[in-house]
Formats: sequence, structure tokens, C-alpha cells
Amino acid sequence: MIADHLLVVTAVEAEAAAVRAGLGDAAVTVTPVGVGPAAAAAGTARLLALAEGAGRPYTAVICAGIAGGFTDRVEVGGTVLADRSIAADLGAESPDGFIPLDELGFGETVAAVHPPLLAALRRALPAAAVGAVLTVGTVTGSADSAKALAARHPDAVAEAMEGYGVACAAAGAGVPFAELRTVSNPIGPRDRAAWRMREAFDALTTAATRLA
Ligand SMILES: O=C(O)c1cccc(C(=O)CC[C@H]2O[C@@H](n3cnc4c(=O)[nH]cnc43)[C@H](O)[C@@H]2O)c1
Repeated sequence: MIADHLLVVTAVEAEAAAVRAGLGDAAVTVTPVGVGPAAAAAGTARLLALAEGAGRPYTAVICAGIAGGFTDRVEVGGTVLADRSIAADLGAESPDGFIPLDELGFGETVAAVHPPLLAALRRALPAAAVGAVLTVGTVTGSADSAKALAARHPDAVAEAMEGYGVACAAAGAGVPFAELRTVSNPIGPRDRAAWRMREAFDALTTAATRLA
């Protein structure tokens, strides 16, 4: 197993079920904590505190689920590992463009991934694309927004809605963090009917078999 006492958090139950299907009977807790960074941070912090209080703290937490992909960097159905999780819409708009929270002097929008945990995940998933995974509060839904996001984050591979929140909870508890995603849709003009959920869930199950 990738860690002694591993917690995997997802946004929704369908993602958790896909991960559990791949893990088989491995002793890993897989729990949905809700959609978006706030629900993810609060839910993960609670799970980490409960385990700590019970005298059996988690030794790593992985945020896992489906994601939108920058499809010039990763294909739909592909697997992605974050080398960092970035709160990509945390900041301020201005007439000259987006200003991240860091530049405003109010905090950090880049959450580190634990290097040994990422190294272990890369060994388990050698075909995964590795790069920044963006955390957004609003799913990108137009070509202009996708272009602007890609320009601001040239090495980003995917966007999802929870990673940065989970990372904040993990950092607060001193627990190693990583983010694993499979791509259900291209980032760009909204076409919800074209999201390939089954393909992404199957890829999530396959990835989970490699962790066990
Ligand atoms: O249909 C929608 O617009 C929608 C809005 C919020 C959540 C969902 C979900 O299906 C929840 C699962 C989970 O999926 C991640 N995800 C998948 N694709 C993207 C994307 O292109 N941009 C951001 N997040 C994405 C996200 O982490 C959701 O929590 C559907």
C-alpha cells in the first residue's frame, strides 16, 4: 500500500465507489466529503481530527476523483497526478486581469504535494500526466476562460474543485497530501452531455488497483 494508514477523500459517492472498487479489500478509508474546496477542507479536517483523537492518525491523505483536463496535455480518460494543487480562482479580478491572493498579500494559493508520496504514486502510475492541478469554485465553461486559465498556469494538467481544500486540511494536521484525478471532460465550452463519466470512473478504479 502507498501509505500505512491511508485516507482517500473524494467529492461524491460515485467517485468513492470507483476508488473502492479498485482497492478491493485493502484497509483504506475512502470517504466523500462534498463538492468544492470549502466542503472538502471541512470534511477532511474532521476525518483527520477524528482519527487523531482515536489514537490512529492517518499517515497520508489523497484527494481523488474526476476532473476537467487541458486536453493538449492529457486526454479524456487519462490519469493525472498533481505536483501541486493551486487555488486558481482565489484572488481578485481587476481591469488588467486576475490577481492571485499571494500577490494581494493575503496568503498562499499553491499547496505543496508531499514529495515522497508523489514519488510513490508516480511509481505506481507511470503513465500518469504530472503537473499542477487547479482547484476552482466554478467549473470553467467557456473558451475564453479556458484560454485565460491555461495562460496563467502553463504547466497545469487539470482542474477540479477540491484539491486545494483537502491540502489545507492536511497541512493543518501535518499529514502528507497528494491529488490523483482522472479526466472526464475537456476544460472549455460547457457541454455536460459530453462528459465521459464512465470512462473517468473506470480509470479511477484502474488507478486504485495500482495503489493497493
Ligand atoms: O455539471 C456540473 O457542472 C457539475 C458541477 C459541479 C460538480 C459536478 C460533478 O460531477 C461532481 C464531481 C467532481 O468532478 C470534478 N470535475 C469534473 N470535471 C470538472 C471540470 O471540468 N472542472 C472542475 N471540476 C470538475 C469536480 O472536482 C467535482 O467535484 C458537475
